[in-house]
Amino acid sequence: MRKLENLGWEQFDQTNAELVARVITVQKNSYRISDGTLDYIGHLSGKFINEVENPLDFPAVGDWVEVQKLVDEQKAVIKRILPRKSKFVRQVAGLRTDAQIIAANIDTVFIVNSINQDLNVRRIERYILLAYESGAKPIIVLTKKDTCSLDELELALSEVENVAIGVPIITVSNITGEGIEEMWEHLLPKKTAALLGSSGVGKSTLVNTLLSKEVQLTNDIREEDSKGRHTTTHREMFMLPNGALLIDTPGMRELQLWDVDSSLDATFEDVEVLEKECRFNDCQHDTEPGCRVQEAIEQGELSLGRYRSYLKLKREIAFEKRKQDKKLHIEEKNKWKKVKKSRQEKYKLK
Ligand SMILES: Nc1nc2c(ncn2[C@@H]2O[C@H](COP(=O)(O)OP(=O)(O)OP(=O)(O)O)[C@@H](O)[C@H]2O)c(=O)[nH]1
Ligand SMILES: [Zn+2]
Repeated sequence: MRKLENLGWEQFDQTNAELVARVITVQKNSYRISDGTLDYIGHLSGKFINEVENPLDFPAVGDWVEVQKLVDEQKAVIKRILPRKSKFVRQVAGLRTDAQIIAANIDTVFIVNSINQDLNVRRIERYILLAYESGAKPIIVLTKKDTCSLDELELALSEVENVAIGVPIITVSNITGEGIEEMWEHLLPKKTAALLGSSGVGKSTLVNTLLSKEVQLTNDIREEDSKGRHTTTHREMFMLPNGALLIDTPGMRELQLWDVDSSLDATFEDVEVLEKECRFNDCQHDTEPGCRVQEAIEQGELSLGRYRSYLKLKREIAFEKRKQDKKLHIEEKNKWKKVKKSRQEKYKLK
């Protein structure tokens, strides 16, 4: 069982550890899973497929699953997902409100952004919000330090500090190696971290930088399929030389919010405090004279951009909630329609 523990396993469930594995890559209809000794191609059991409807209840990278192993074939049947300690969920763009799970059982979320014209503090705010909601600890990583001047770096840092209250910020360069040591402080053996951020910010390069010390140690998670062939699918979960687990995620073009109501306060603690300090109970914090929020904006304590972003996110969350309620309502209605129909059919048969 030592090996399973190397993947971060802590006995939190009655499940026999012999039957437990961790999801390291998600492909279309199959999963690559590991028990710390061997890799397996995992498929969902028929029962699983029949019973599970919610996309959030399907395995994600980092999930612990109960399996039936076919050791000789290096295949496994996934029977169920063990309870998740944390999960990072985003909403899938489109007409339907559907959530997608990016990674599960993560201890630390690295929110990766590059220091250049793409740096977007509004986006960082969203990531922090989602990180708090996920149950993992957020850390901000600003990459490509080598491409900017000292002034640019300082400007970027001060902008990010304004929105990332209480969140550690690390600036790194994959080229000079600057800042990488600081990342190691947050990468602990048997703990799981995930890299999140837009495409092109340097997530995969960071994985390579962190792996490069002793790449052979990552062989634990093997690059061959069941027949020993080399596979080209890219890994999502890596074991770093010090035994930390790191999940790389595909770049997200947009980040819509999903059920993050309770985390808004944590992310915008400064704004919440000002709103509470406002002496008017029913203040819209808009144009009322003597409003504390307006005062803070005028005096430069709170930036107008941040306050607008807060209001916008609040509206967006409320909108998503209504959309969800509507969806639930329609689903409920359809369910009853079905029940009614089947009753009618029964009646007709008699
Ligand atoms: N100058 C500089 N370039 C970097 C740094 N880190 C990454 N890059 C470059 O940025 C580009 C994108 O890096 P990736 O690691 O592929 O970005 P990613 O975040 O994994 O992107 P997706 O896989 O699309 O989500 C590559 O050309 C890297 O060489 C850095 O610290 N400095
Ligand atoms: Zn006010």
